[in-house]
Amino acid sequence: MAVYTDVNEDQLRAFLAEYDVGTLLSYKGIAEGVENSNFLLRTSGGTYILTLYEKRVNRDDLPFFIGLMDHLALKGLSCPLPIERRGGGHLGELAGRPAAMVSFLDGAWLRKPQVQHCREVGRALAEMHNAGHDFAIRRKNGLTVTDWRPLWEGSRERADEVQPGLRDEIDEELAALEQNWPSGLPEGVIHADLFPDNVFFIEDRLSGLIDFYFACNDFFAYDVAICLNAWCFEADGAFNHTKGMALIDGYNTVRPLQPAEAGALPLLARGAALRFFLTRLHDWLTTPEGALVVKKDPIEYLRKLRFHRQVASGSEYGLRAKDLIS
Ligand SMILES: Nc1ncnc2c1ncn2[C@@H]1O[C@H](COP(=O)(O)OP(=O)(O)O)[C@@H](O)[C@H]1O
Ligand SMILES: N[C@@H](CCOP(=O)(O)O)C(=O)O
Repeated sequence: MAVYTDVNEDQLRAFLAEYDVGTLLSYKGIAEGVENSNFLLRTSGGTYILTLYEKRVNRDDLPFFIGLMDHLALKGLSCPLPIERRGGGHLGELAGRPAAMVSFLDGAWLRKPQVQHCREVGRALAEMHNAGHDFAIRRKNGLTVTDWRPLWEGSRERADEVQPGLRDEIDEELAALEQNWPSGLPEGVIHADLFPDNVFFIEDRLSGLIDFYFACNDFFAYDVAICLNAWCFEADGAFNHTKGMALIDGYNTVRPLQPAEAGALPLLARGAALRFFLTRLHDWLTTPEGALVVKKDPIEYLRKLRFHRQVASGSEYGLRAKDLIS
């Protein structure tokens, strides 16, 4: 679910009066998503998504998220365009929450992405990286290697309840990643959560990217690693080399990975798997039974992590020899 805060019609009409979007025709809560409350609005001016930012989103980060969507959309990337208020700015307040409206994107996310979709995602990711290069605001990644230990400390004592031996395995993994995490790779604005549910397609054509609420400044190749994890494993847990190759080829057509980035990919993919494992484990252990949110399985990401740990070379992800040699 993702309607944590209810909105009544009077509140909504008062909120909309601050925008040049016409009058309200209908609205309904959107069940998907986990972080914020989202509503689909129809007005005499068009169709919009209204988001009320919930507790896990830091208010100070909102100018970055909203400014970034505005920047990317104006650069021609297909992503939601924040709607400006009559008095300027994009952020308002509704039902006691910070709130903003963005344009509605057509399309739907794919439950079973195929090879050609992975290629499209790779290309769109690189386009986003290029388009973000002159975005003026910076945001540190709040879930990078230095943040994993405090997150782990919150779950560590109960980890063996989820799988026996997990505590020792993650202790070792975390120490290895902290010691070997790369530095000096090309960086810029990354999406940091470009999972299939955040990418829309119309038939086989990618129609847009959404959900920029984990976006931050970090290594571009880390974003590629997040996508390899999210797009290129099959339901049985096997890594699909053909999908990996397509995703990397699609990326390279727009922004060729440098050899240092390609060489770091196995480690970055391990780190990316650990990052999602840790947030899922935290939610798994803390979300009360009966809460209206779908808990995501941490073990899926533990399996991905184990796969990356035994990867000897980037060629196992589909990198070609020329990508790996400087
Ligand atoms: N601009 C948009 N156009 C169309 N649908 C959208 C748009 N933004 C969000 N949605 C819908 O709302 C759902 C939740 O949005 P998302 O940003 O992923 O929420 P959360 O940040 O809470 O995870 C999406 O799965 C999609 O169905
Ligand atoms: N993609 C993350 C969870 C974040 O969910 P989103 O709805 O904000 O994309 C995961 O799969 O763990």
